[in-house]
Amino acid sequence: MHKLATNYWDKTMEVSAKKDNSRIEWVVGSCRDYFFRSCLLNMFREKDDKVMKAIDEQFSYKHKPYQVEKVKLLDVGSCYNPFSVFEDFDVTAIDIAPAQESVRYCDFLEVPLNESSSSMSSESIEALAKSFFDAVVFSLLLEYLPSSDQRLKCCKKAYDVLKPEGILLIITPDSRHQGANAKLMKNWRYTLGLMGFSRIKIEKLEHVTCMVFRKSLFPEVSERWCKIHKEGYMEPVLSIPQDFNNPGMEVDGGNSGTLREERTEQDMSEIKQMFDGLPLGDDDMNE
Ligand SMILES: C[S@@+](CC[C@H](N)C(=O)[O-])C[C@H]1O[C@@H](n2cnc3c(N)ncnc32)[C@H](O)[C@@H]1O
Repeated sequence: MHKLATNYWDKTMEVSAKKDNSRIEWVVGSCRDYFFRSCLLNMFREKDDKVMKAIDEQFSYKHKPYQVEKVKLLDVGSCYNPFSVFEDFDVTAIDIAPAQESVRYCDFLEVPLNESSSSMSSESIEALAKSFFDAVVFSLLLEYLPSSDQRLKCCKKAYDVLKPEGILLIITPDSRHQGANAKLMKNWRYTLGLMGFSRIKIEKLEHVTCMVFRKSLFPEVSERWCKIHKEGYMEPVLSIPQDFNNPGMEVDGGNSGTLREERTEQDMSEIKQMFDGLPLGDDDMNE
C-alpha cells in the first residue's frame, strides 16, 4: 500500500504535477496558511462573528488567542505517515492496515472517544480524546468506506476530536473536469454544514478535489449557510461518484434536479486506473 501510494498515486494521480500540486503539500500549505502564515483562522473568526451579529444583534463574544506551536494533526487512513517529515506538525497517524511502524492501528469508525485523554500504545490506539486536534486529514479515505452512513460517521467523529476552530481537510479522487462534480461537492458542503462545519476552501488539483472545513465556535454559522443555500437536490448524505453507476438513473452534472451524474466510459476507466492495485475488484467498482 505504501508503494502504491508513493509510486502510483503521487506519480499517476498527479501526472505532470508541479510540487505544489501534490495532495500532501496541499494539506501542509493549507494548515500553515490557516494557523501560521496568513493566520486565516482570525479572518474566519471575524467572519463568523459577523454572521452571529446578523443572527442576533446583541451577540458579543470575547475570543481567546488560538495557541498553536505545532499543529496537532490526526491523519486517518494514513498508510505510510507522509506528514511525519514536517517539523511544525505533531502527527498522530492511524490506519486499519499500517504500512509503517510510526502508524498506529486504529479503526476510526469504531474507536471510542474520551472526554479528556487518548489511550494508546506504540502500536495501537484504544481511545481518542475529544476536542484535542487542530487538524484532521482524510486523504483518499472516504472512498474506502462503502456507504454514506459510514462516511457521515467518520466526519462526525472528526468533528468531535477537533478543537473548536480546528479544520478537517478532505482529499477525494476526482478525475473529471473542474465543475463536473460541483453538485456533489455542494451537497457535501450542505451535509457537513448541518454537522457544524463551514467549508472555507475548495481546490481542484489534477485527479483530486481538496477541501478544508472549519469547525466553527458557533454551529449557527454553518446552519445559517445551509438554510440560505439549500437547493431541491440537497440531502444529508455523503455520496461519491462511484455510488452512481445505474445508467437508468443518471443525468447530467449541471442543472438537473438530482445528485446523480453521468459517468462516461472514460470516467470509468480513470476511476479503475486510480484504484488499480487496491483491494477492489471490478465487481466492487460496479456495485
Ligand atoms: C487509499 S489509502 C490512502 C493513503 C494515504 N492517506 C494517502 O493519501 O496516500 C486509504 C487508507 O485508509 C485506510 N482505512 C480504511 N478504513 C479505515 C478506517 N475505518 N480507519 C482507519 N483507516 C482506514 C486503509 O487501510 C488505507 O490505508
